[in-house]
Amino acid sequence: MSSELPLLLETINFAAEKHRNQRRKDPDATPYINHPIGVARILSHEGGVTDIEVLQAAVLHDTVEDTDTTFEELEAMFGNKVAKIVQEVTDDKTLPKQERKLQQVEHALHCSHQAKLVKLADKLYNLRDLNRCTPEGWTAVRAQEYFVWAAQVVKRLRGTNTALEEKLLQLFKERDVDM
Ligand SMILES: Nc1nc2c(ncn2[C@@H]2O[C@H](COP(=O)(O)OP(=O)(O)O)[C@@H](OP(=O)(O)OP(=O)(O)O)[C@H]2O)c(=O)[nH]1
Ligand SMILES: [Mn+2]
Repeated sequence: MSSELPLLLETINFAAEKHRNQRRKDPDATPYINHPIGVARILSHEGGVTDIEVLQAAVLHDTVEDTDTTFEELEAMFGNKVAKIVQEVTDDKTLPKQERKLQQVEHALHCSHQAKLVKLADKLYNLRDLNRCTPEGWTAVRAQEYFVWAAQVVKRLRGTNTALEEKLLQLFKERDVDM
């Protein structure tokens, strides 16, 4: 574990620099890096995950999708395994939004166990964030639709991590969303 700590800090620092100018969509415009750090923290603290590659991939999971970061760069910095997990959880932003959302539902089933863990924690963080406050420009209907879509993704991630899945199920129940 001791050798993993500097590596994790290196990873967090890399993501912080990449997301430097990005903000969340909440009214306070929270620094974006709060999200990937929170996703890794959910995995560790609530999911009991100790796999360093999964925790690193969680920290890096939105760098390619939302910044100028490339997979080649991640591979060179953090190795093939971490880069591959990030690749699995990265949406193709050239696709129209509807198709992108549909692809996530379809791809969820075929992801690696490591990628499934990151996906579960990403959804858990975002759904809690939606309960905390509505993003700028979002209606209550849009927030509810996000819950409905997320449930379709999470349904296909079942059998990955009991603790995280139970917490997600509870959030869906509170919104009367079937999973
Ligand atoms: N709930 C919430 N989400 C915010 C906020 N700020 C940024 N986001 C991000 O917005 C995405 C969800 O918004 P959408 O409109 O559905 O997706 P889009 O940005 O990709 O078009 C999530 O992306 P993602 O992490 O890549 O996950 P995913 O939803 O694509 O799986 C989430 O992290 C915020 O204040 N609250
Ligand atoms: Mn995310």
